Amino acid sequence: MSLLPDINELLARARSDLRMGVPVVLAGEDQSILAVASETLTPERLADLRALGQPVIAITARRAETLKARPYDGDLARVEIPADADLDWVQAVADPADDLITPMKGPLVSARGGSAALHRLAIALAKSARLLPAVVLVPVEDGTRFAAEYGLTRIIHRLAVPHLGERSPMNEVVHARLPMEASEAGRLHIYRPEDGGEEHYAIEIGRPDRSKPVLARLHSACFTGDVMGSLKCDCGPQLRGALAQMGAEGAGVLLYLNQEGRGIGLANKMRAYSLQDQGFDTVEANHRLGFEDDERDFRLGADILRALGFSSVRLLTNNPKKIAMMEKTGIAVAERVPLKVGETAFNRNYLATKAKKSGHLL
Ligand SMILES: Nc1nc2c(ncn2[C@@H]2O[C@H](COP(=O)(O)OP(=O)(O)OP(=O)(O)O)[C@@H](O)[C@H]2O)c(=O)[nH]1
Ligand SMILES: [Zn+2]
Repeated sequence: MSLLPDINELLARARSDLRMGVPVVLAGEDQSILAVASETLTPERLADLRALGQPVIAITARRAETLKARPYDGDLARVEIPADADLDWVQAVADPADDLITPMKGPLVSARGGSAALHRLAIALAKSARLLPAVVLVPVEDGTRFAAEYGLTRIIHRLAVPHLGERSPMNEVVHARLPMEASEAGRLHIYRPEDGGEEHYAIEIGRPDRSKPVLARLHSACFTGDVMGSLKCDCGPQLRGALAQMGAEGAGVLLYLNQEGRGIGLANKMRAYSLQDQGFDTVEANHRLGFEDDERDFRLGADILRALGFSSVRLLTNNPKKIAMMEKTGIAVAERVPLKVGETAFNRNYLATKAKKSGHLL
């Protein structure tokens, strides 16, 4: 029956629910769990979750490390929420903003034994909803009935898992001519994924020959740098530098990938900036928030290049991971073209950290 939402559509709905603070039912083989993102939890909903049983807060091993909670499940910890803990306690576990001012009173107790598969699914959903990766969960007796009774989205773990690490197919919605400062022969293509995720853009300059390596840039969205002229990173000058070089050569393709903040979203990136003001570097800040250094999937750039008819690039980058990923996904990198522009007094440490910890080439 095509009118029923399929698993990808249900996952998109679950992401929206989590962003609004609406509970989602996660169904495993032999148990169901109700999940609410910590960031959007309200005191009323916390009280109602408590009425159902003993809630836990699932956090990533990265966040657990800062909080000295035991990650018995490897990549995550299920931290028990004490009976007298209020919403502020839950949010202090999720959000490192006040770690230094009011360190968590521990020790935090992690659950062990049993399966953490549904907790892992909940964290993956929170990350893909660009929320803090911390979710409050409580088991429910009959998940199917519960979801139907309260009108909640129900996600079957077995159906969801194959879709989580995968990129959704992406389709071109439209393209149109876009004369730009860098080149009057610009053309903007809009790509829309089938899973309700963010759209990505390709800016084609001139009419690049599909049989030769094209001058290409995979640019990750940076609202602060690209639009506001932030001095904390080099994104704005890199964006304009790449377009200018393509304009000068008369041909190129720039992918503008909506992976703000290396894939954690703008709100989380601003949380990271706030931690950077407390003295942590760009990598440490991501870890304290519970994220990996880089949560992007560059394979989607390769997908778009292929859809545009390219199979080989001269890649404008200083990031060896982008090159490795291109080659792995079947786009040949004929040449790396360095892109060193825009160093300022404010971003010198940021660039040095990327070179030291993330392997960026100088
Ligand atoms: N989480 C986080 N993201 C940041 C920070 N500063 C910039 N970003 C994001 O980082 C992304 C740009 O990454 P870069 O490292 O400049 O570029 P790259 O793709 O890794 O490498 P190049 O191709 O060499 O530029 C954008 O999505 C920015 O929003 C930060 O301090 N924390
Ligand atoms: Zn930036």
